[in-house]
Parts: sequence; structure tokens; C-alpha cells
Amino acid sequence: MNQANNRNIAVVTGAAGGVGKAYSLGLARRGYDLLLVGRTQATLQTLADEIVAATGRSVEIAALDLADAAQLAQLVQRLGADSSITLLANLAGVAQFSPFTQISGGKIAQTIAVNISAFTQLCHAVAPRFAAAGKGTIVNFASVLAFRPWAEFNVYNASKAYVVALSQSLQAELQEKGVLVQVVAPPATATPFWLQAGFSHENLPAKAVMKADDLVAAALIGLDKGEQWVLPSLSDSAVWDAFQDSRVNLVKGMMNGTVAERYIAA
Ligand SMILES: NC(=O)C1=CN([C@@H]2O[C@H](COP(=O)(O)OP(=O)(O)OC[C@H]3O[C@@H](n4cnc5c(N)ncnc54)[C@H](OP(=O)(O)O)[C@@H]3O)[C@@H](O)[C@H]2O)C=CC1
Ligand SMILES: CC(=O)[C@H](N)C(=O)O
Repeated sequence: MNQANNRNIAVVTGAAGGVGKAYSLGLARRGYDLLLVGRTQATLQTLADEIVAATGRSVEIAALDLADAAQLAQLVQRLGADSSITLLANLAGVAQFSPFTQISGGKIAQTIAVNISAFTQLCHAVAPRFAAAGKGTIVNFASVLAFRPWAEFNVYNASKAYVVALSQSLQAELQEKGVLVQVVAPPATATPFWLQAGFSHENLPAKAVMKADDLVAAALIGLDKGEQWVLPSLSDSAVWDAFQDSRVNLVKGMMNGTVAERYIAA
């Protein structure tokens, strides 16, 4: 497929997850054809069939493990070569709720492989093509935990802080080239995420937990608006503006080439 076909394909990783299903359907309703990525062929196929029945869009599936370098490379190759792909949504994510002293090395590696390495390579696969075309959208699901870590989510917190930091860099580089890099930062949301992380969201106050459909509806409105930052549960957007301003002021205060007085030997 190429642009001459006038198709717009959205690639969604984590498509069969608690957020990904409704998010993928929402993209199809917005006119995208889809490439759904996940590990389980049957689950992806069922979702694809449902979306085709509901929207009539064309839906492909790619059953692969993003933590497997060879399987990831196949997807990277497709993303770099297929000019019909105009949107990448990075929803795949894993976590382990565990003290850092007890988390297994395997779980650390898996979290870094999916949430950081695969995420980075997928962004890197589309960014040059989108920049050259002067259009394209990258949607990156971070988390509220990127801004204020929750101790037992240690490695996951850090991985989502990475998502925010890389996305901010890409926004700075790609905005003027016509590419939207959007960060969605959900609060705790009721999905199977918690089960795989080993902590039940039912242990949280019910009012702190968002419904997946509400999150997806908000995220898609943020996409329609072309926002760089989508904070679905934050009512007062001035809080976000103040947070961003404080980061700028912090760095302004630090970039002066001098030693602060409290660090000068008496
Ligand atoms: N739920 C929450 O409380 C919050 C979630 N988020 C973030 O939102 C995004 C979506 O979360 P949510 O839908 O709730 O999570 P889910 O656990 O429901 O879905 C995550 C998806 O990631 C996919 N995935 C995990 N590992 C791999 C892998 N190695 N290769 C391919 N796919 C993989 C899974 O695919 P498979 O179908 O193969 O298992 C699954 O569909 C994530 O990035 C998450 O970190 C952010 C804040 C809060
Ligand atoms: C906000 C949460 O607590 C959630 N676990 C997440 O960030 O994925």
C-alpha cells in the first residue's frame, strides 16, 4: 500500500488490552484502517472482526511479542516502509507491583523491553517518514505515575517518565515538521493491567479509578483536538500549565554556570 491509495492506517500496540480495544474502535470510527498489534492471534482476530463489523474499515493484525528483538524488527520494518501508516499509538505496557528489592530480573527486563526499548524503536521507525511527509501522529500512553512515582511501581514509574521525556523531545523536534506527538497520561483505570501487575485496583478508593471507556472517550477527544498533552482526569488545566512553567523556571535557575552559594566551601 502507498499514499497513492489515500489510505490512513493506524498502528495500535496493546490493541487487545483494556484501553486498546475501545481506542482502536474509536480510531476506526474516525476513518482509519488499522494494524492491531498484540501477542495473541485469536484475541486480535476477534477484535479485528468486531471492528470490521462495526465500521467496515480494513483491519489487519500482527501477533508478535514486542520484547522479542526479531519480532519487533518485523514491525519496525513495516512502520518505516509503509507510507499508508500515518498514526502510531503506543499503548502496549507492562508493570510489576513489587518492592524493588524483590522484583525479578526477568520482569525488569520485560518492562524495559516493552515500555522503553520497543516504544523507542517504534517511534524511531515512523518519525523520519512522518517528518519527510510533513504529517503524521504519534500517540504515547504514559501515566500519572510519570509525574509522581508510586514506590512499588518503581521500574514502571521510571519507564513512563521515559515515555514523557522522549515524547517531549520529539514534540520539540517534530512539531514544526507537521507531526503531532501526543502524550496521554491516564490516572488509575479499571483494566486487566492491574491483574498482570499483581495489584488489584479494587484496593484503591473507587473514586480514584477511571472507567476504561471514559478514558478512551477523553483520549480520542484530545486526539480530535490535536492536543500534545491529554490529561483525561485533570479538570483544572491551569495546574498543568503551572507544572510546565515550574520546570522551565527550574532549568532557567540552573543554567547559569555558577555554583550555588550553599555549595561554596566556607
Ligand atoms: N490501566 C491503568 O491503570 C493505566 C494504564 N496506563 C497505560 O495505558 C496503556 C494501556 O493500558 P491498559 O490497556 O490498561 O493495559 P492492559 O494490560 O489491559 O493492556 C496492555 C497491552 O499491552 C500488550 N503487551 C504487553 N506486553 C506485550 C508484549 N511483550 N508484546 C506485545 N504486546 C504486549 C498486551 O498485549 P497482549 O494482548 O498480548 O497481552 C496488552 O494488550 C499502557 O501503556 C499502560 O501502561 C497508564 C495509566 C494507568
Ligand atoms: C495510575 C496507576 O496507578 C496505574 N497503575 C498506571 O499508571 O498504569
